[in-house]
Amino acid sequence: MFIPTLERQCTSEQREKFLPLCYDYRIIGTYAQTELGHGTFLRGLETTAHYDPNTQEFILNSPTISSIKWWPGALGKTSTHAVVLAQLYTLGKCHGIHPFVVQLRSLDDHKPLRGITVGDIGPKMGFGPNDNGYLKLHKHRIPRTNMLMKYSQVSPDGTYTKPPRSTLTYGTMTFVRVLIVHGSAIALAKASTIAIRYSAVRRQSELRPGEPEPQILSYPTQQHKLFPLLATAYAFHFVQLAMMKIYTDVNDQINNSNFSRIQELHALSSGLKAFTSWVTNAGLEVCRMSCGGHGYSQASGFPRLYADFTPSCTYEGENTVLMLQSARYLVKCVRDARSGKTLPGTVSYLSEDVSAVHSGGSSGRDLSNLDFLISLYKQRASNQVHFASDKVDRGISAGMDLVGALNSASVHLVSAAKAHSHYFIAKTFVESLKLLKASSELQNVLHQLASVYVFEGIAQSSGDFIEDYILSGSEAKTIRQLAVDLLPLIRVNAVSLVDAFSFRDEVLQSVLGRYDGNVYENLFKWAQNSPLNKTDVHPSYHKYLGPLLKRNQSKL
Ligand SMILES: CCCCCCCC/C=C\CCCCCCCCCCCC(=O)SCCNC(=O)CCNC(=O)[C@H](O)C(C)(C)COP(=O)(O)OP(=O)(O)OC[C@H]1O[C@@H](n2cnc3c(N)ncnc32)[C@H](O)[C@@H]1OP(=O)(O)O
Ligand SMILES: Cc1cc2nc3c(=O)[nH]c(=O)nc-3n(C[C@H](O)[C@H](O)[C@H](O)COP(=O)(O)OP(=O)(O)OC[C@H]3O[C@@H](n4cnc5c(N)ncnc54)[C@H](O)[C@@H]3O)c2cc1C
Repeated sequence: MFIPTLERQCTSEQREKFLPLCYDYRIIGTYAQTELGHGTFLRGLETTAHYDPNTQEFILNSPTISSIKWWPGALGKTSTHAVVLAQLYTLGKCHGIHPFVVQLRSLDDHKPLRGITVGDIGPKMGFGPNDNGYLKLHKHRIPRTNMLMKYSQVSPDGTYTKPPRSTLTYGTMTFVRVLIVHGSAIALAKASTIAIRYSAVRRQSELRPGEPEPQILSYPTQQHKLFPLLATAYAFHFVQLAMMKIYTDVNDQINNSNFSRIQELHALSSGLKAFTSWVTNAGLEVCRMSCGGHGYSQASGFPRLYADFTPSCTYEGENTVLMLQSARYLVKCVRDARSGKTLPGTVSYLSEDVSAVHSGGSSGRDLSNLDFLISLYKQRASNQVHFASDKVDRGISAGMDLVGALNSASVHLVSAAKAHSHYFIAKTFVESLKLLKASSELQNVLHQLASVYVFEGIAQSSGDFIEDYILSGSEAKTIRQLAVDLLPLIRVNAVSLVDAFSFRDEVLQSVLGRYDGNVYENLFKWAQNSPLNKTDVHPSYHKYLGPLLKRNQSKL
């Protein structure tokens, strides 16, 4: 995050000064924003940067215990520099959060500089090799030119020039949220690869006396666990491509001082980051548990995959908070639509009158038609957004201010943002396949995946569709059965569909997911290499177990 921030927030002179040092690994940096007391509420960050016009320097300080920077990756022992987000003060006035480049350690002996107290925050659930750290600043001085001044400036005499948009400072977070959508796709693809390959190798139970034990991948329940997740990994692959395209387009506009889509990008990236990481996080556990006992072994790769992925739901914007950010924008769009404004592409459906399109229960509707079902996802999203928006309006009519009304409706707002994200993902998956240049055989297989994703998505949220009369109960049951009917068809290509992700064994890091399927021999080999097996009799025997056993044997 250090380099993307410099690339986005530096003036051209600052780029020339800092970026070559980064690209040549002459300096290593981190993004120091979160503090002990604040991670979400950025306007509440307490680190200060006071401008001293006499020396043309900023004095950075951690005024309270809660202001100590806490969590930044590689801050503890590795980074020589940091982008520090601090409250800017100049000429006696506070101008809010701004980014500053701060050198933390000497480039000669790597020791912390004067005024810098830095270290590792201690062991975590995962990311063991990453020295997430703390940083306490004590009246540490940096040159005026170390404030990243692309969007806002402080002149030598201390005069402040404000940015065209205060939220441009948040640009790196948006970029990383877009990356996390990609990270979700990759993590779920890895977990699906491990679980499906292992399920093709593992044989268990005797369905009928004398019959060979079947591959567990042949059990409908195993298929029902894994194939919707496999389809989700493909869905997330296509949605991260679409998200990155939108990000790149909007970022190009921002670089040309066109900020018209910055809110739409923030809302979409927030919703997709939260939705994909939540679904992936839960999916990793389903994949692990589908592998039985061996799934719980470090040899499976699942413990590390889960421990390293699960913070994706927290960092770069805690998921609930980001869903609320997305919903806040959707409510704003409903109002804009009601006042006749044209809505941007990803939310234009909110100005359509979808309620008249479908009414649940009418017979003869083709429930296997994906285009039709995507229109139901659209109706569900529109209904949820309008319902939540109406809640906000009623709160305001009851005398609440906007913040109070938004907070009071926040449970429904999160549901609305989830439905909006789900619609975007399902629609993108189906539309991406239409544009794909592929053989009819491949199109058929991918259509099966898109179908099971769409069907299962409705089945798992059928309450939403039934409550709003989008589907009747019997139609929801039919769609649930359509998903189950597809499972044996997907079974035929399941291993090929995970092989298509092309994870090398060295990357997958899983004995269960080995490409050659040679699991048992390699599990035994892996176990024999376990540190506890360096000696037949562990040294602890002589200290504890031996004396205990001997003492008790003498009593026999
Ligand atoms: C380089 C090539 C790579 C190749 C690809 C590699 C493949 C990828 C595979 C794997 C990658 C895995 C992922 C990468 C690794 C990830 C490591 C990350 C480590 C973690 C780093 C961090 O955690 S950094 C710290 C993150 N912290 C946060 O996110 C803080 C969250 N909080 C906030 O953003 C804000 O506090 C808030 C938005 C929640 C609240 O802000 P505020 O209090 O001001 O409230 P408002 O709601 O009133 O907001 C005011 C106004 O601002 C708008 N806004 C807010 N944020 C943004 C934004 N980001 N952009 C635009 N606009 C924003 C908001 O909508 C409001 O607007 P209104 O018009 O007033 O409504
Ligand atoms: C592995 C890891 C790496 C990290 N790397 C970095 C890094 O490199 N740089 C950096 O600056 N930070 C980093 N962070 C910090 C991370 O960005 C924050 O932890 C994250 O933004 C969440 O903020 P928080 O911890 O204050 O959670 P909180 O905001 O305190 O969340 C706690 C609970 O409060 C709820 N909540 C908070 N606000 C609201 C609200 N307005 N409405 C409703 N509910 C709310 C949340 O939903 C959540 O359930 C990292 C964190 C982790 C775990």
